[in-house]
Amino acid sequence: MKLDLKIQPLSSWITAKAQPLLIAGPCSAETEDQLVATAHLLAATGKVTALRAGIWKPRTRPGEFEGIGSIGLEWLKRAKAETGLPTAVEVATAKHVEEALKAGVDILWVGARSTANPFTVQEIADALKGSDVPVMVKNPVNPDISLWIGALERINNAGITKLAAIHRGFSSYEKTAFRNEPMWDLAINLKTHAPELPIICDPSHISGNRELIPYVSQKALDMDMQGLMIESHIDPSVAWTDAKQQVTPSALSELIDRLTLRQPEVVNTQVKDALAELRNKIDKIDDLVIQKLAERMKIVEQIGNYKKDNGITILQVNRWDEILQKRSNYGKALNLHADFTEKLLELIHSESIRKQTEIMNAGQGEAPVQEQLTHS
Ligand SMILES: C=C(O[C@@H]1C=C(C(=O)O)C=C[C@H]1O)C(=O)O
Repeated sequence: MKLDLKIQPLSSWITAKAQPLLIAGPCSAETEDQLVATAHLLAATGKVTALRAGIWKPRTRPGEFEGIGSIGLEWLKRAKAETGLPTAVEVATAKHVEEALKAGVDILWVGARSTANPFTVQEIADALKGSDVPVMVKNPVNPDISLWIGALERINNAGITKLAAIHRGFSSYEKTAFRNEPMWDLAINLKTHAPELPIICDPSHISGNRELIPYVSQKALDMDMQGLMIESHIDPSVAWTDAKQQVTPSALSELIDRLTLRQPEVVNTQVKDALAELRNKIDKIDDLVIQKLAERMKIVEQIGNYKKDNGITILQVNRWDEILQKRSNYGKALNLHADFTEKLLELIHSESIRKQTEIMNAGQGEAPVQEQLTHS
């Protein structure tokens, strides 16, 4: 399903100073000196397109630094006047929007916690009506693409056409190497729903620590994202918020230098032909895979009918376990990643269960929509 968003191309409202497009600045504006000094160092790299700074900070627990507030808008104005960098801030209420617009902030972004709440997004959207300020919408904290899309639609419906999404990763209960799980599939999914929508990656919030930022940044570029938002502080060791994930402006500059930029379009005809030939092979293999899956499902149907006639349960755990073990080992021997083979088999098995449930319980009522459409 393609989304019906009315969007102006990124290049019509933001001019990248260099490639990749880079929005950088401290997690929080702390003092006027800290913000302005950081802005000067960032501008001097020649790589930064816009200056970001949080001035209203949604903190998970009370008692933490909640942002410097409206006074920060004055500091941003000064930073912009002295460096020429356009400015970007997070807004979470109608009042934030009004104040930021009045102060001439160039780009607003909606944070992950706000995106998760349609009331908040609608309040922000209503406050934006009549303005044509660019707005970037971070993904919600939970991995729910509909919430992300819904927020983008609400802002777009308010008349904002200078629109982009920010991929900042998703909260996870499990402790992993990332502060927020990237779940790249969700960003790719958004791209397929709205190919014209620019997506900026926020490696700082995905990583949660400086060390991972280069890896995440490179991966984001290879996922054809249109830019990066990276937190940068003049002295991260004394940062009031997110100290571990901020980098100095000079470290940021080096990090950007080490990234490899690749093009989404293939221009070289020789390369184009070689790719076309390989893709042709893939097309044939995919057709075979689908044919074989359909054949397998026909056999599953026969098994389902036998089971129905003979009063045998659908799930046969020993057989399933045997399949899982044998195929995983076979896959490993053929250089397939074990996780991949397992996930694929699970998907096939759950479809097989669904099919047999349909056969066994014909005439006993329809399965709920969730069971028909999803494979848990
Ligand atoms: C098809 C069967 O039913 C289920 C589905 C399986 C499959 O699709 O391979 C395997 C075991 C059962 O849980 C079967 O019993 O063989």
